[in-house]
Amino acid sequence: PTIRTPPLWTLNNFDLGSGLGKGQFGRVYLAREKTSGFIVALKVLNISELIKNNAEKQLLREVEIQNNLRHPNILRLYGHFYDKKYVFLILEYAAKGELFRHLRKCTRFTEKRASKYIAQMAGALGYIHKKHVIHRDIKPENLLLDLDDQLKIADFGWSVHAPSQRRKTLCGTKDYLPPEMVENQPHDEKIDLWSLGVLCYELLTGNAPFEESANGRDTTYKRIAKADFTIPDHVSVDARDLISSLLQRDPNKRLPIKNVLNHPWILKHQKNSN
Ligand SMILES: Nc1ncnc(NCCc2cnc(NC(=O)Nc3cccc(C(F)(F)F)c3)s2)c1Br
Repeated sequence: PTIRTPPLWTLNNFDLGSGLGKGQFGRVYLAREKTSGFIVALKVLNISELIKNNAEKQLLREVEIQNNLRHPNILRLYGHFYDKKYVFLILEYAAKGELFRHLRKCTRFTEKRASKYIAQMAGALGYIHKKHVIHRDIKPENLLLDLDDQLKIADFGWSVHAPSQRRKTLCGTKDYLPPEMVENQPHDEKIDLWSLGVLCYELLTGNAPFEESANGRDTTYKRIAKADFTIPDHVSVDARDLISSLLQRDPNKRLPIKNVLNHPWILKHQKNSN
């Protein structure tokens, strides 16, 4: 078989479109590959910034991890290239942008919509955990939506902050940290189960369960460490049960991913449920 050597991309291969968002290290643009007309998102990272934050290894890890992930709910990283000043990530374009903006616009999602996204998240997390990859940064800013409203987990590197409606805390909110990370304990893929619980809570209520309220960050840490949260009355009994079984202090007590996928709250909202 002929070994397909990937093309060496340069910026000249692309027509650049509008800006899609900007991050700590650079901006994201809509782009079209000239010969195929294929639409992508191009993330432009400033090399001197990366070096200043000695993030080169992390970027290599992201590219390596993404190279062997193929899942409908994981945003593809097709390749990367660089010039003197920038590294360019060639990414799958998610036409409906950040889940976070849609959530802010309608305050909170219906249980049916939230359960669809949580089921897609659980499918993607089950897939990456089987490959012993931990995302560690599950939060609405890192979740994108494609044209068919399919959720795409993005950014196995750093978070991208949209220009507007940024969360109160800059660069990576503490809201999603599990107790073992707040207490600097060793952690494994079960941290993503905790974050899935936080995400489920936030999609259904519009706020994170341990939201950094007025009295500052350390109370958030204390509340996370004690798994101290209350669920508003409008949340259904099934959703309440799923959230509580994920937001368990002890990682070994958290509902495993396969049980999330067959949880009553997930099954009852499946469209063509038999
Ligand atoms: N509508 C859209 N459709 C597609 N994409 C969109 N936004 C980009 C989402 C991303 C996917 N992957 C990413 N990866 C990184 O940013 N990595 C990154 C960044 C800085 C430093 C580093 C490191 F060097 F520290 F690792 C690694 S951002 C949008 Br809006």
